[in-house]
Amino acid sequence: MTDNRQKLRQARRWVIKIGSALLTANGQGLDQAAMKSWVAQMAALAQQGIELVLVSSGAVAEGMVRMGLNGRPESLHDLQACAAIGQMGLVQAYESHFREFNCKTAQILLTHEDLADRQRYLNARSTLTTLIDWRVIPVINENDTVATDEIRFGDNDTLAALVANLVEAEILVILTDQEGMFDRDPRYNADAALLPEVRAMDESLFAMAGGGGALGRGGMITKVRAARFAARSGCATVIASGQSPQVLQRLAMGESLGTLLLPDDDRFTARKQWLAAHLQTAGKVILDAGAVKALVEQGRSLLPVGIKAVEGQFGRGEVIACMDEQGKQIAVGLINYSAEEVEKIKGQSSEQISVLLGYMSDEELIHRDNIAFM
Ligand SMILES: Nc1ncnc2c1ncn2[C@@H]1O[C@H](COP(=O)(O)OP(=O)(O)O)[C@@H](O)[C@H]1O
Ligand SMILES: N[C@@H](CCC(=O)OP(=O)(O)O)C(=O)O
Repeated sequence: MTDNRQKLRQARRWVIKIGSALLTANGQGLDQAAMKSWVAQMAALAQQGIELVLVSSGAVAEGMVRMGLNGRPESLHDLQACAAIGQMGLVQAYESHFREFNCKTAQILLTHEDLADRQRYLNARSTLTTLIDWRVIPVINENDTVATDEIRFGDNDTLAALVANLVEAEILVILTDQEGMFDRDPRYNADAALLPEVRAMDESLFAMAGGGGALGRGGMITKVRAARFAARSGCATVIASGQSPQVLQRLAMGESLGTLLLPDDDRFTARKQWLAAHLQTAGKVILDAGAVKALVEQGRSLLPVGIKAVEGQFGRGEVIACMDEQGKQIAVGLINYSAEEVEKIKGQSSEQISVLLGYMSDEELIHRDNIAFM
């Protein structure tokens, strides 16, 4: 076992993506036996304390079967209608399979726009982290009904990577119909060789990655792109075959299955770099000495009680500067409340947030995961 595979054994938060090509048994409708096997494996992982988020395709393919269509519809509206029909079968199948293992599930439909908008990004993140904390397994797909041509992910590989960033997963597992990524498309090259471990940021991967099959959409190109996205938050990606017996269990044991695409930076460095890149902050909060100490020395979240003053206009989800009372900038962070709201709750305990604002979205102003020090 390589050191990097060994590291996967310690990964606590996983995003697992299952593609259409795999789920729908060559266009014959949902492959219930295969779904049951993945669900059994996921239930066992959850039992071991691994936090899971599932991104599953298959809505369009299942909708096509339900409507008796032989080929993927051309028109956007027909595709959207098929997705709406098929999504019912998809979540129903997951719900009933997971229920057999006493696992609760939740359906989340997302668009690219949802994650590009900071407010909605934070809302999606809060919902997902709440579900994870409650040990409920979110089952995510693209919200095909409202997604139009330009804003469609078009493939769920990208969506899965964005979700991995959103929940700060340590590993993204992309299950597909091949053993992993090969140096050429194995569908057309019998002597293609499997790549066991690569750097996600290696540009030469694009030349080796081809497009997808009839049911799947993106092929290997979107999987490489997804691994690069995931790497931005320090998340490693594994591309493996969903048909390999006990694939998830074996990956969790550190077995060298499929292709491991490694990030260049670990998750904390990546997150810090992302936040630190936001040199243009939307405003400032001035912290008292106790809050500075809690953040810097104890790695805590920033609470309203530690705020002395607010400067500038900012909205929920913007990056702001955290200053000490001497005017020195100590950190930047993604704030959960607007400047107006912080003005009302500054110096108060978190219990007062709902009293003063009439609602409470988060008990901390800036979560410790969203703080980068200077
Ligand atoms: N270098 C490569 N290695 C492995 N598979 C590749 C490669 N290039 C292209 N592919 C194709 O990608 C397909 C998987 O992607 P896709 O059809 O989109 O499935 P999914 O629905 O799982 O996303 C494989 O069946 C394979 O033919
Ligand atoms: N969201 C849609 C399409 C997603 C899609 O085709 O993705 P994939 O098969 O993973 O490349 C669906 O559920 O059918």
